[in-house]
Amino acid sequence: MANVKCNPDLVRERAKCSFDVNELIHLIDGGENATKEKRHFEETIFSVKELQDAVPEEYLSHKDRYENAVRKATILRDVCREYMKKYNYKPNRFRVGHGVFKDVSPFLLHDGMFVATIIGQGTPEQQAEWLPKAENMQIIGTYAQTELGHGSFIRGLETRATYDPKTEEFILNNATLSSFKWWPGGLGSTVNHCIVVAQLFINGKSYGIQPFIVQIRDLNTHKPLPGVKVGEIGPKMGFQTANNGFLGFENFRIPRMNMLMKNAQVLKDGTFVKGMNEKLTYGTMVMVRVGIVGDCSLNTSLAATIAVRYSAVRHQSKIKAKEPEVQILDYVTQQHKLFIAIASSHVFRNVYSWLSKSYLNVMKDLAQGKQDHLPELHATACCLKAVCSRDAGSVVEECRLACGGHGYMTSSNLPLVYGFTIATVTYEGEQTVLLLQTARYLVKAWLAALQGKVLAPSVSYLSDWLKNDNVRWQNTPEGIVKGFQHVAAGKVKAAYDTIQKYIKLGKDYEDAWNLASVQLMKASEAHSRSILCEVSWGEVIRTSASPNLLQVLKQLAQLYLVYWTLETSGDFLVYSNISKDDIAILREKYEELLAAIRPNAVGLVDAFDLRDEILHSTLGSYDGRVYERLMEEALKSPLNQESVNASFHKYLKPLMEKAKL
Ligand SMILES: CCCCCCCC/C=C\CCCCCCCCC/C=C/C(=O)SCCNC(=O)CCNC(=O)[C@H](O)C(C)(C)COP(=O)(O)OP(=O)(O)OC[C@H]1O[C@@H](n2cnc3c(N)ncnc32)[C@H](O)[C@@H]1OP(=O)(O)O
Ligand SMILES: Cc1cc2nc3c(=O)[nH]c(=O)nc-3n(C[C@H](O)[C@H](O)[C@H](O)COP(=O)(O)OP(=O)(O)OC[C@H]3O[C@@H](n4cnc5c(N)ncnc54)[C@H](O)[C@@H]3O)c2cc1C
Repeated sequence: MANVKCNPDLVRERAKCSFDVNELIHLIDGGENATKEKRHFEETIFSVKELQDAVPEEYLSHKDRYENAVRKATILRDVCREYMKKYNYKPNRFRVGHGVFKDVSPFLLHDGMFVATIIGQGTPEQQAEWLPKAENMQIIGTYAQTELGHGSFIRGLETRATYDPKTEEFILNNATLSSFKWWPGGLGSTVNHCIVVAQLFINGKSYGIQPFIVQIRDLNTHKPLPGVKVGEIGPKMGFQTANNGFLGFENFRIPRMNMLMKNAQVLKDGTFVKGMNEKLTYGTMVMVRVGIVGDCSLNTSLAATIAVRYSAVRHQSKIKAKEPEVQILDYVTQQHKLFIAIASSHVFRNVYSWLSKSYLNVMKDLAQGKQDHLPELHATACCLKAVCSRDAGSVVEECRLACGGHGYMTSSNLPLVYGFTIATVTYEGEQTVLLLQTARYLVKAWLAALQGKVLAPSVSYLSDWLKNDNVRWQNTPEGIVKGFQHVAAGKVKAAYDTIQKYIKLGKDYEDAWNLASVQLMKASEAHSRSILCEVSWGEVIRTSASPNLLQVLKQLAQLYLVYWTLETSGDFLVYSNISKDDIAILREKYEELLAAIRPNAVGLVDAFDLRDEILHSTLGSYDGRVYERLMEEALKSPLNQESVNASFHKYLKPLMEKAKL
């Protein structure tokens, strides 16, 4: 990238960067070698001509766009397979995926959930049967759980799998419209297999939801098998190339061994054997929620790179009347909009790495029959997924708005990035629903704290706060982290007290819960924010980096702490010992941090190391040729391929002629 002829503003910005951009790239990637490998892989992918689109995707019809995505997905699969064989390298498909598809791959659910569910829910024999076929794409699958009538409340799913001991088969049925599967990615026209989550019935008795692996299309003709009704759900806000679909069964039989039986089992005679914990059936969702936190980091870095580079190139208006128009990045309001995006991406990355480790530890424990830390993992993954996805959506939209009119252009890529980022707020557990799951855990933890019990690490601050809620406020990062814990503890207590108040007024627990649920949701958000602050600050101070880089990383981490303290200052005034004077000091600190980060803004987004092919943006490319690219892309419009469009002769001319009469 270094030899590209760049916009002079960007050249100047890069020259004033106070830290070594390569050092930060290596830190993000996990070492210099990892960067080399990543770049070599990306270079390989983006030099494949067939993966490059001659015409921007947006001009294609819905059908052509899908077909083009499948074409590219198959080529990408082949190239990756060869690459992995040759270099023994496991690439991050998500980064290049954005480059190749702009939106998402029709194989997203195959990689993200189908294979993962076979691994997580299948017995060793079942894995031996299906995993090799799924991994080498002999079969292509998705994860079909959500139905027209139920997505959040999965105990309410209606798809039935009724066991027939005579034939040792399950009979799948979707008797109502609301029971039809609706949403699974790739289901529309791509996959031939599904993980179907259905209600198990044996001898008329319900045994809850279980995962089944089901072939739905013929492997040669791709026609739906008899008894299967399947199709695509149509255009959406984003995810256009994900090929989301619907599915229903009519007396469709599958062998007994197609129920994934790592947890619960159905024996030949129809005996149901309970698993260690019925919630382990939800395991794939927990894994993906963890992954989404990492995805939020990537999505935020895409938007931040585009908006910061554009803001360095774009000049508009003046700060001082007699001086030239300034780079819009010099407006402190612009820095306020954008630097939190850079900081959030780092926070999400650090927290993702921390959460992934917890996830892997819990998986190890479960393999040994220990499930003590599962509730904590579930509660933490739920609230972090909810808050990070919501933040990422807001940050991406703020970046888009920060690019003014040009941010509204599809060619900026910000609308597309927003489309797939905001989807993460809903899928894999709608945000409020997940926050309320965490609230269940917090309320239990609060009760345990009141009883003087020892709490799990992520909630131990509740006991600390009970012992001493009167800690003096300190305007230091550690003091702010403590402050976030105080806010969270105060909100958990208030929500808990509200439930108790309603119970005393004669409400039963469920109604009291519902009445207190806004407070419960906010308590859960505050808990999540306190984890984000504590973990990210902790990770930064433990980072080994050169003094210059460490200084910048600390500035970003502090910016995140101060930004969110100021954003939620009302809560701090209510639940911590912060004073108005402390808030004034923090405002000043925030302005200092914006000024300190300003000279490094371009260097910081360069360090996300997102190639132009991944950014896909007229506004965000490395060379900053913004206006040239906007014009080049506009000229690709089919309407610009003819000097006069047929509609002139057909409609406009007759209209004008009629007007003359
Ligand atoms: C540096 C950058 C790096 C970038 C790296 C990028 C890395 C990216 C990596 C991976 C990304 C992965 C992306 C993959 C692509 C994914 C595309 C996804 C497309 C979308 C797919 C989908 O949406 S699939 C469908 C998802 N559906 C849901 O999520 C449904 C949500 N609903 C539920 O989960 C449940 O209904 C709910 C939990 C809300 C309630 O369940 P219920 O059985 O009713 O339980 P409840 O009575 O409320 O509680 C009882 C009890 O059970 C506990 N519990 C609930 N769930 C769990 C669980 N999963 N584990 C453990 N325990 C659980 C709950 O806490 C209760 O406990 P108690 O309070 O009673 O003690
Ligand atoms: C882009 C995209 C891709 C998807 N891909 C897949 C896929 O591959 N496979 C799959 O199975 N599914 C998929 N889904 C479905 C997704 O998992 C669900 O849409 C999601 O879990 C939310 O469920 P819902 O649509 O039923 O929302 P609802 O539950 O109907 O939510 C509507 C409103 O009701 C509120 N609400 C619901 N329950 C409660 C409660 N208990 N307390 C308080 N408020 C509540 C919510 O907060 C929300 O405000 C996808 C969805 C999207 C958008």
